[in-house]
Amino acid sequence: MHPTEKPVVPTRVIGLISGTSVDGIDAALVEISGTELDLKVELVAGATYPYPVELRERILAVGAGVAISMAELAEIDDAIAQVFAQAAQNIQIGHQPATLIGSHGQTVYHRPPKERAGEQGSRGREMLTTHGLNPSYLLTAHGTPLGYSLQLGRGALIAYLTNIATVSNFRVADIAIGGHGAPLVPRVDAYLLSHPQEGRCIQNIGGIGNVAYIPPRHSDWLSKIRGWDTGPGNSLLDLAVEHLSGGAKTYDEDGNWAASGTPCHQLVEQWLNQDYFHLPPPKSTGRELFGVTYLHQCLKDAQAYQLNPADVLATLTELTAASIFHSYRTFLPEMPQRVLLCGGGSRNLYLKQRLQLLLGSIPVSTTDEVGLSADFKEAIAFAVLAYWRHLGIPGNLPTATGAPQEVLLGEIYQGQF
Ligand SMILES: Nc1ncnc2c1ncn2[C@@H]1O[C@H](COP(=O)(O)OP(=O)(O)OP(=O)(O)O)[C@@H](O)[C@H]1O
Ligand SMILES: CC(=O)N[C@H]1[C@@H]2OC[C@@H](O2)[C@@H](O)[C@@H]1O[C@H](C)C(=O)O
Repeated sequence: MHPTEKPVVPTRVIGLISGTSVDGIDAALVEISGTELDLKVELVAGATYPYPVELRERILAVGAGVAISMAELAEIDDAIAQVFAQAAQNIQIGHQPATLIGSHGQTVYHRPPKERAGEQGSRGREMLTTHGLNPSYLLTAHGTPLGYSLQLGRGALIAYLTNIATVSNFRVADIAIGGHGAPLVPRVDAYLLSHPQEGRCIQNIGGIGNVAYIPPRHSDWLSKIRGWDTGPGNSLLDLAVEHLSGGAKTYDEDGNWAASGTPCHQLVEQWLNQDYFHLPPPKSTGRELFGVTYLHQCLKDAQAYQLNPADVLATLTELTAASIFHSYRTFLPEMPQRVLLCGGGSRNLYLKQRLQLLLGSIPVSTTDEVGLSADFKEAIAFAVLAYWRHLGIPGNLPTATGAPQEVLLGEIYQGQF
């Protein structure tokens, strides 16, 4: 090391996220060193803390568009911050304490920016018009309507309750300059999972699916990285399982129920005609699109084919697999040499098998196999994003979010009280 170079001090950071499945708070306590190409992350501890049942139900209701008062919103915001702070405290038990928290919070609303006339996002403009506001307030410098994304669980309260500096609200800066504010994980994936010779797709299958395509690490590899939301991950499946089991189950464990049915390929083809799947990236989505209303339409369509419950689940699982495969074939400059899965859907063996079948000779495994926890990768990513914010390093990847430039992501709240 050159005598004037400062040694890079490893930093102990906590990453917190509850995703679109709203199944609980994923917490990762990590030791980070390096910055970008030399970035190293060691997972010291990872755990998922389920939401209190009543809070989960209220979050799902808000996410599904149920109207609530500002007073209730404030209550939910602080209840989420409290359980996130508790998760941060619990994950440190028995370990050296952290000096920084990156908290994604809980998404309750996501409206992508409208890029082109007639495409998704128009709902935002209509909403504003009906509320009597001037839609021009929403326009970017280029005249396109801005997106909007709301994550609850305010960072200031997490910082106060834990006495640890906290970075939160990671999406807003990217959205303010015209980006989608999502997906944000591809930049972290790029530095942790790139390979010198192998082009890789890192496919997260949470409530929503999203991909990061990372070309082999040649000279201009960074500019060739792509990322977008592929569509539904487990969101429709989970809702269908709950509906078809009369509330007895919340997800299809290992995909066993779906595996006992047969996918209806005509229906999958019909569903793949939906606009979102044909929209070119950058693109993002959420439960606003792939939620309860969408599932009801799917169930109605399934009646025409007289599908039994297992067939319905097999067909919805096929939609997730086929939408992932279809988006790679349509939007990637070249197919990857390997697909690495992460998120809860990577535990769905039937889904994994169906995706492997579609991808043929391209091997499908999980990020666990290359040393990065498939269960905690998103939480780890928000620890890294907080660390980058702390160091003044941008966190967005314009080729994934559609923002015109890189920006620092997140608001920092100091933790000395
Ligand atoms: N063993 C399993 N078999 C099948 N599905 C599983 C299994 N374990 C988890 N899942 C699925 O994964 C979902 C949770 O995934 P995850 O925690 O990655 O989602 P999320 O982080 O909420 O979503 P997002 O990435 O969209 O923000 C569950 O709701 C369930 O559908
Ligand atoms: C608005 C929002 O919370 N989006 C999530 C969601 O869950 C998956 C997909 O949709 C992705 O775009 C994003 O999360 C990950 C963490 C991301 O930003 O990379």
